[in-house]
Amino acid sequence: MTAPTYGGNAGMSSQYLEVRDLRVSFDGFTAVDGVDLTLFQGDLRFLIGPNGAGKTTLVDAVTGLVPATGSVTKSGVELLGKKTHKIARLGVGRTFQTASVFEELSVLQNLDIAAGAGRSPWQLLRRRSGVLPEIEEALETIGLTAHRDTAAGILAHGQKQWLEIGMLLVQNSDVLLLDEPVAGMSGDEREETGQLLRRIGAQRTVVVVEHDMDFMRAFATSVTVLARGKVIADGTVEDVQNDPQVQQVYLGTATLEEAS
Ligand SMILES: Nc1ncnc2c1ncn2[C@@H]1O[C@H](COP(=O)(O)OP(=O)(O)OP(=O)(O)O)[C@@H](O)[C@H]1O
Repeated sequence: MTAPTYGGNAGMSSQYLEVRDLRVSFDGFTAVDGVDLTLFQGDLRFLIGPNGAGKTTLVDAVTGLVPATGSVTKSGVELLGKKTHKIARLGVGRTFQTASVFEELSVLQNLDIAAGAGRSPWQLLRRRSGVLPEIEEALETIGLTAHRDTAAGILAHGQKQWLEIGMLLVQNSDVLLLDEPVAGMSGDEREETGQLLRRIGAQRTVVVVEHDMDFMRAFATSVTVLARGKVIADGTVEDVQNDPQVQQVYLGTATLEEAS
């Protein structure tokens, strides 16, 4: 199996996400302050930084949830200014810190609804017999085949997060922005999630906003560090760990080493 690599598949006519001079302000307070980022398909990028650094706001801006200036292009198509559902249809999907699945519905029904999000009303009205192949595949990828008929509400915490990721897969998202996917997970669930990200990350662009430094060290192929709305470092795990400016911003709360 191919795994994500540092820098992704740059130069291999791969998909990419390019963020240029991105700025987001709330009543005069600049939460994202001129961010540049280039992400290629096949890169498993972690976005880290202290509380309030602007990580979630950056994801919100890319997915159309907050107004921003600058530019965000996906393989040359401008996303800024487009509505959230349009951005989702262009293949940019995200998860939130709290899983947002339909609790009363089964795993399969949740995936079916997500797969239908991009379909025309008449396609949706047609009664579907059997399970769509892309849903079977997503169930397999997220490891929930045996739980397909389980109500999402009674899934374990980790399984709910995996279901959310599966919902992005069936929507054909090839840029996935995951906001603290392993928060509240057990050690085993973290490991499984990391393996899942490796499985899906080779063919997609995956950005993981995370505070868990052990998880980052184990699975990141590249890391961007944000502080006070600006990118202060970018590179391999080793690069950013050895960066004096990064060590500096983690001082006062904890060092990067102690933050895990
Ligand atoms: N809707 C909003 N209105 C005003 N200020 C906001 C809003 N959303 C975020 N902020 C502020 O913008 C800054 C960046 O917040 P953001 O949530 O993006 O940080 P973060 O890096 O994701 O932090 P954390 O790791 O704690 O989730 C914070 O100071 C926050 O208070």
